[in-house]
Amino acid sequence: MLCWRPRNMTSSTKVVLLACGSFNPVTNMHLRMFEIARDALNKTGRYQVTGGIMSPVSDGYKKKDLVSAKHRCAMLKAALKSSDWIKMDTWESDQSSWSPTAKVLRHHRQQTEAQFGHKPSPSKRRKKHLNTENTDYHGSEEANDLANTLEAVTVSDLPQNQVPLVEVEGDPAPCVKLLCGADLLESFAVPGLWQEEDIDYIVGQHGLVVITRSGSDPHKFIYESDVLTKYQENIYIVTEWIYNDISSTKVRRALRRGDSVKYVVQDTVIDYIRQHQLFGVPDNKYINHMMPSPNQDMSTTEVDDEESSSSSGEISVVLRSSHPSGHGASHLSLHKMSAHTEKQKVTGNKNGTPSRVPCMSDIGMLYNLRQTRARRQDK
Ligand SMILES: Nc1ncnc2c1ncn2[C@@H]1O[C@H](COP(=O)(O)OP(=O)(O)OP(=O)(O)O)[C@@H](O)[C@H]1O
Ligand SMILES: O=C(O)c1ccc[n+]([C@@H]2O[C@H](COP(=O)([O-])O)[C@@H](O)[C@H]2O)c1
Repeated sequence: MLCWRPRNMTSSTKVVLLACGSFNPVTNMHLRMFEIARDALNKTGRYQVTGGIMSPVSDGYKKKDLVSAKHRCAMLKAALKSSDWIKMDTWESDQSSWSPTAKVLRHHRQQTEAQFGHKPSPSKRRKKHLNTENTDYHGSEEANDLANTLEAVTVSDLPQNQVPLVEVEGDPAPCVKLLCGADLLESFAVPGLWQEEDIDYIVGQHGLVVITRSGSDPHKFIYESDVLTKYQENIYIVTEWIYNDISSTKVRRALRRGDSVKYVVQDTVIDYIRQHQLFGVPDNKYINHMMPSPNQDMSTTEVDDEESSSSSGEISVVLRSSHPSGHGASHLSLHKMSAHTEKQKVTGNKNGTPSRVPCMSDIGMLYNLRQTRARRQDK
């Protein structure tokens, strides 16, 4: 299914933007990406962005310093209180193992098509019923079941109460496009990181909206890649002129060093980090001496009672104590003992022996090193 509409067609193509990432923690730039992309696509007059989905990776990603999906999702949920059109979807983070991005895109395409209904033949045209207002619908058991069912049956086979109040014909489902920074696009060239058929599927069947990032040259990158050049009509590059190179790595570093991250991440996220003392925050004088912010609703904050652990090998022991700020009598303090020994995704090879598939950041470093060596040899 090709989503980009040829220039000579008049009505606009509806687009849902999907951003996959660690969001460890979610930064303002992750949220900005959606605003930048929506403006740029809507301005073309050819596309209408109707929704945004943020999909955090599961604990199975095992990237260095990755806090548990439970915390990353809670921070994302808190951050998204400031948006009326971007939603979090936990289908990917709920999986016990890491899911390739192509699989996540395919899942969301099925979900979106299920919401809008598969286009039936004219004789089978009819209305379907489902609560489209339910923003938690994506990823719900009901939605998953429906998506699976839709693979096997036509719309007319479905019970009346399963699907939305949407006119089946003439209202095509929005296309789901991958929204990413230019670094993610460039990681396509990292040997062994992405499956070739996945790149083909992602770019060929869905399309990319790429936000420029410091040090990247996505136009040159596409020119140098045969597969990306083949599908360049499906890649929409948005130049971000309000240059901002926030990254989660820099946020984590700042937190570790006791520096302020205010105005870099949402206040609600800072509140959560403080309450759960994530990212080495027990030592962060700045964050621990902050007054609780006015928007902080302690009664709704999720807290762990005794122990939480993630499949990434991280163990978080939670002890009850008063909040370090001294404000609010009975907050929980979290003393975290991190047992990270791994920086890499681990998968099995054909012999059943575990083999390592490094994460983007690790392999990116290796790749740069190789490139530098190759350049030296060329000289
Ligand atoms: N400042 C930025 N400009 C453009 N894209 C960004 C920016 N920060 C993150 N992204 C994009 O957001 C998506 C999610 O990325 P991810 O969660 O890995 O964020 P990150 O901040 O780069 O994380 P880390 O620093 O931990 O590697 C990716 O597509 C990434 O390219
Ligand atoms: O699908 C793949 O092969 C693939 C390979 C590398 C990275 N990704 C995805 O890219 C996203 C950003 O990764 P990272 O390492 O920068 O946090 C995250 O959602 C990963 O699942 C996906």
